[in-house]
Amino acid sequence: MRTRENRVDAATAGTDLEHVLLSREQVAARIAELAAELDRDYADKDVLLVGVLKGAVMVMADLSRAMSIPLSMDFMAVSSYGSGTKSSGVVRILKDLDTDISGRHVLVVEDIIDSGLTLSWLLANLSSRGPASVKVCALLRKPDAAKVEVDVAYVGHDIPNEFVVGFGLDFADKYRNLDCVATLAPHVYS
Ligand SMILES: O=P(O)(O)OC[C@H]1O[C@H](OP(=O)(O)OP(=O)(O)O)[C@H](O)[C@@H]1O
Ligand code: HPA
Ligand SMILES: [Mg+2]
Repeated sequence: MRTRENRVDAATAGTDLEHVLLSREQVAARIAELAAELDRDYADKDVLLVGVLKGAVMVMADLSRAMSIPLSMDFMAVSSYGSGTKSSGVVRILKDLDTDISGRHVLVVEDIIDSGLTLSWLLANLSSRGPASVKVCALLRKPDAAKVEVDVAYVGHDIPNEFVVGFGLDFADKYRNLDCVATLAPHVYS
């Protein structure tokens, strides 16, 4: 049987992780704090959470369930990393919103802000659609990796400039289902 204690090992088939930066408990605790803050800030607003697929799927699921105000959800799928560990800088929309966001209060939910290129492009794109407001909530941010400055109202954790996986974050589309945030052992890249 898979227990809490062995879950990381089970999900990674043993030795793929190098270092766990954030445990499942640390992530859950911070998401609960962010949800409480968002509940207060959006108490009198009809908020639309926009999850950026695929990476934001876990944050979106946990954050939205930790919030208690009425809210709506929609998703966009964009990609700039492909199968590598560096942003290509070219953002492609793979799936657009179903919702007309003009006049809406939009909260973009992201797993990570790394170079900032994806978010900077996305904010320009969403702002051109005439929303009442657009803010961002990201679980992780790498301050030392920023190539463009983006205004992020809600940040879970600032982390070092290392490639990380888990909690929605992938390497070559794997490891998204890890319940912690971790770096990968060098042999995984070779
Ligand atoms: O700040 P940046 O350097 O732009 O990196 C952050 C973006 O990169 C990742 O998405 P990716 O393009 O890998 O797609 P995915 O969410 O499907 O993994 C991540 O989910 C963010 O959206
Ligand atoms: O550190 C990262 N890991 C996985 N995907 C990412 N996309 C941007 N940065 C990262
Ligand atoms: Mg990715």
